[in-house]
Amino acid sequence: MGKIVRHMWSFTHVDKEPVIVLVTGAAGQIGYALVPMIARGLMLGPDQPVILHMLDIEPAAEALEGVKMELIDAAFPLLKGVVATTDVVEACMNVNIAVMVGGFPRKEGMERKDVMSKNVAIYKAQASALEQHAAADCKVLVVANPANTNALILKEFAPSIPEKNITCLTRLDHNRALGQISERLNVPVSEVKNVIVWGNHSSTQYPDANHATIITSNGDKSVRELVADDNWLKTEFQSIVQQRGAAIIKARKLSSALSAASAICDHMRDWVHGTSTGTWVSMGVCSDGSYGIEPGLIYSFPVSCQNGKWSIVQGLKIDEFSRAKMDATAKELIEEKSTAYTCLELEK
Ligand SMILES: NC(=O)C1=CN([C@@H]2O[C@H](COP(=O)(O)OP(=O)(O)OC[C@H]3O[C@@H](n4cnc5c(N)ncnc54)[C@H](O)[C@@H]3O)[C@@H](O)[C@H]2O)C=CC1
Ligand SMILES: O=C([O-])CC(=O)C(=O)O
Repeated sequence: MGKIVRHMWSFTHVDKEPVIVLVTGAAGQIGYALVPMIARGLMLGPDQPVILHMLDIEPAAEALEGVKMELIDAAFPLLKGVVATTDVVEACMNVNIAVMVGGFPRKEGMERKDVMSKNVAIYKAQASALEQHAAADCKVLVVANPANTNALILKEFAPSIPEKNITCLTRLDHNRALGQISERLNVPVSEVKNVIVWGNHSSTQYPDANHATIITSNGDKSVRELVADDNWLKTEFQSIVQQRGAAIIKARKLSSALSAASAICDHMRDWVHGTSTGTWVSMGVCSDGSYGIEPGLIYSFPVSCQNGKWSIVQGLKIDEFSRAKMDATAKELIEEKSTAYTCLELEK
């Protein structure tokens, strides 16, 4: 089967124009959790109609059709159309937002880079389809692992897509860090802000709470002072966040689909609608050399967003401990880039 039947509904002139959102790997675990969130307005807002383009591969075509049937049955008022297809060109046609989840997930005992050879080849191929068929200002979020390096390959093989429009997901790690601080200080997670996840979405990522604060009625208070245990922040806090994906795979035998889908919505919502004043989030973005990180790498930085654009938060003080961690994760990304190119050469 090349294509699955297209289903599109008409919309009235009083609605906003629908935004077309591509989800690749839509029949998978994350896809199944994500598409209803998008259709409910959790990504783009409660008044923004959407059309979903769902892509998967031939062996998953029947499951994908099942997801489409459920989307129809859920009668989401914002959902103005669904395309379920195994044809990458049809999937990418005119999309405004592309969420790239399709690929092979790592299994228990694997590092994320162990799925490199299979996944970078997919991202090279899909880069061309996006470049040729997506809307000119399409915003791209790569989720599939190794997320930073897949995004880097997509960027390099889709040179006409602006670099600023290609990102990867580290918001899940960011949210995990917020969650750990909330548990430790016994405060609602909504009152914790400005943690940072630097670098790679891998076990070398650097979750940094040095600049994080708790919102109180008497102003913001330093997380580092409230925790009053630098040793915990430098050891257990970091390893829990770094290893959380593996812990969930061990427990569920599947990857963290629910929290990943939620983080994907957070990432896109903040990128499109903006972050609140004085708050930043972590996003994997193309380095411009900020904080001494090699330009061109897709590296997770603290960013604030306004008018549909992200910018790296500048001027944060970096101590010696942080510097070493930030450099170590950058070094891994440089190595991954070189492995990815070797894999692509071997594929030829
Ligand atoms: N960046 C992050 O924070 C996170 C990343 N992940 C990664 O996200 C990816 C998806 O995870 P799950 O949904 O749990 O995996 P899954 O195996 O349940 O779903 C992946 C889907 O991608 C499809 N697929 C494979 N090749 C494809 C291609 N060429 N084009 C389109 N679709 C294709 C598969 O058929 C499958 O339906 C994995 O790479 C996983 O490691 C998972 C959690 C968090
Ligand atoms: O760990 C994995 O392979 C899935 C993932 O990226 C995460 O949960 O952070």
